Amino acid sequence: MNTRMISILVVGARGRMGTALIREVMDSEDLTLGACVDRSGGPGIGQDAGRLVNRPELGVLVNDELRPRRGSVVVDFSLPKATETNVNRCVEAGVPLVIGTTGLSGEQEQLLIDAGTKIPVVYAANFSVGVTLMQRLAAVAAQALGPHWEAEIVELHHRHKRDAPSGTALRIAQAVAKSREQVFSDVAITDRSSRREVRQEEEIGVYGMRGGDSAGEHTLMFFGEGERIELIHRAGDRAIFARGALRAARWAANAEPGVYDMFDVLGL
Ligand SMILES: NC(=O)C1=CN([C@@H]2O[C@H](COP(=O)(O)OP(=O)(O)OC[C@H]3O[C@@H](n4cnc5c(N)ncnc54)[C@H](OP(=O)(O)O)[C@@H]3O)[C@@H](O)[C@H]2O)C=CC1
Ligand SMILES: O=C(O)C1=N[C@H](C(=O)O)C[C@H](O)C1
Repeated sequence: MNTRMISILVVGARGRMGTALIREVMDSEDLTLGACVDRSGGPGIGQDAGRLVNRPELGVLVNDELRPRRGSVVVDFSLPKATETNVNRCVEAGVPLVIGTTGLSGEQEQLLIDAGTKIPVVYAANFSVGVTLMQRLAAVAAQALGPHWEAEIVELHHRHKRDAPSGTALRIAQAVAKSREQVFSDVAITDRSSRREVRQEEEIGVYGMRGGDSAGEHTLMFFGEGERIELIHRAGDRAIFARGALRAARWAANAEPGVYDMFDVLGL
């Protein structure tokens, strides 16, 4: 049995996900908090990580620069620009990286793919077990129903979320498109307001709502003639994402270089 403690370096430590990760690391028996990083000049810098989550002091102060060390795993839930910088740092140090940040550009995603030739990178728009399974169910349903069932995805998130539609909604839509052998960019519609035409059968609508404090809800609808199927996932607590990301970190600690997702981590 491997009893080695894994050191977790949390990027975006003062954020909603960062604090959820700190709590989960503190509650685990096989993980230690190696470092916490947040925005330079931000209110988290210099604070003790334990105090950030209203617990006793841990002796780990939030700092503004990631310095990955061998034997650790970096878990990044921050902003695309920060993630971009941290990918390079992890490659230089040869340290595995788990990325939950959404809204990455095509160029930023290419950086991850390049990094995967040197280090293990686990990149998922949603680390929950439920949404991972929902993506699989979406693909199975799309294939079974065939092209005449029209697909639309609606998501709801808290008022603070920056990117829209959510990374998860886009992944679910991509799963539907792939299963129908469609090119995603040809069929995805994220805004109908400027169009004055009826929907085409092959389109996949993806829309985001923002408000309140929802941790994330995703609904995939398939419309048939006179009937409708809905697949719904509702996140009740961010701990589900944090637990999934730390499961990915444990897995990445022993993985070969490559770009992976939660299907790899869960063995699905
Ligand atoms: N994959 C998944 O399962 C999930 C992904 N997410 C994604 O994770 C990301 C973070 O979400 P959330 O925690 O809600 O967002 P928050 O805004 O609450 O947290 C982000 C944190 O990153 C900090 N930050 C900003 N710039 C830097 C930088 N250069 N270096 C280090 N830290 C920085 C922010 O500081 P400041 O506020 O001072 O700018 C903030 O503390 C989003 O992209 C979200 O979509 C969220 C949930 C689940
Ligand atoms: O910002 C969030 O909160 C979430 N973001 C991820 C996304 O964009 O899909 C995952 C989850 O829905 C919560």
